[in-house]
Amino acid sequence: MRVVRVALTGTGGIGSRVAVALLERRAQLFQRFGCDVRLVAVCGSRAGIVRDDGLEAGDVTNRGGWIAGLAGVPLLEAARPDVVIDAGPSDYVSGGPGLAHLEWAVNHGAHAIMVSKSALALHGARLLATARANGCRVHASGASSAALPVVDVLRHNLAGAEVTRVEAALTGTSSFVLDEMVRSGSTLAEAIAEAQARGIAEPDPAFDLDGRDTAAKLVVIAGLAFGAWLSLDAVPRESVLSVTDEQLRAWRDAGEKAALVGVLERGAAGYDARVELRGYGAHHPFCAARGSTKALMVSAAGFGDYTLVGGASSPEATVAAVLKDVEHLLAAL
Ligand SMILES: NC(=O)C1=CN([C@@H]2O[C@H](COP(=O)(O)OP(=O)(O)OC[C@H]3O[C@@H](n4cnc5c(N)ncnc54)[C@H](OP(=O)(O)O)[C@@H]3O)[C@@H](O)[C@H]2O)C=CC1
Ligand SMILES: N[C@@H](CC=O)C(=O)O
Repeated sequence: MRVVRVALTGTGGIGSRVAVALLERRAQLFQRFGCDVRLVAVCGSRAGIVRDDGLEAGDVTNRGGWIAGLAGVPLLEAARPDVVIDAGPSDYVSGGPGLAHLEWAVNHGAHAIMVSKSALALHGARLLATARANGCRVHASGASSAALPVVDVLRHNLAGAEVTRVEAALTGTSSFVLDEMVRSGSTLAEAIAEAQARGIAEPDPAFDLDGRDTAAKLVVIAGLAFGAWLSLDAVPRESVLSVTDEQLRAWRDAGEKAALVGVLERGAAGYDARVELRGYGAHHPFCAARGSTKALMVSAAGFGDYTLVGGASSPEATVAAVLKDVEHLLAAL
């Protein structure tokens, strides 16, 4: 029987849930794909654990058996996994710890599932070129919009189509905060606190609100779906943090849904990206999106226009998206 060895780097709010969910799905994966998907290593920032015959949920949730210093690349060297799942922090200056983890994977013939975004958003072109050269697959639902399957729709359902425009609400926290302020009259601080309590905000919620999270997701989406790796710094951004009381009142009075959306447009020279604040009237499909619910509109030559509303941000939804990536990966092995 084929054994598929999985290492998970980052065991915080998302990573620890991914580990437990993967272990719970082990029998189902065996039935569906005929292989033993074995979680052999997990780590946080400073310690980790490797076990060749497979970890159990208790090894992940109780760090008593973890070894100090066995984290990151040393953990991957010790575990030699077939698949690396990275759920560590995103850092848009250094690339985050996920950069070294993804580099290790694509240079050692391992497949990768990225939940953290910064490695791909900053260095996606180089990493994907190495992955291709070494026969490694890179999935990144968690890093691109989690439960809203944007890359899947663009890459698989619209395979070969000329996609001329993508407009999408990709950051659940900014949608949630705007909704709370416009529809419920919450203050910015109250709305942010609630998004944090729901486990959907980035450690610094300014990343969600000032458009950097949406811009990073746009870069990952354009790169994975179209092979167009845009410069993150060059994506113009509007910010929820600069919305005025007058603007909030105007959206409320007009009955509009406010959203921070990412737009990709195909021009003569390739794809352009931007992040902008928009109000959607009652008849626009995005107006139905409530709270952290995401939304996608795609225009593709020959196919026409599509709208998809759903995939609200939540830790559970992100975990479900990571397991979907696992299924896609196993189906292709
Ligand atoms: N929350 C959400 O809804 C979503 C989050 N994401 C992305 O998922 C990632 C994780 O989010 P979340 O779980 O909420 O974040 P947390 O802050 O809860 O967890 C981060 C984890 O990363 C670990 N870590 C930090 N540095 C390193 C390192 N050098 N090597 C290995 N592990 C490290 C931390 O370790 P330690 O435990 O030791 O501190 C911690 O376990 C982020 O990149 C985020 O952008 C993506 C989609 C949705
Ligand atoms: N902070 C993000 C979480 C995942 O990317 C969001 O609000 O959607």
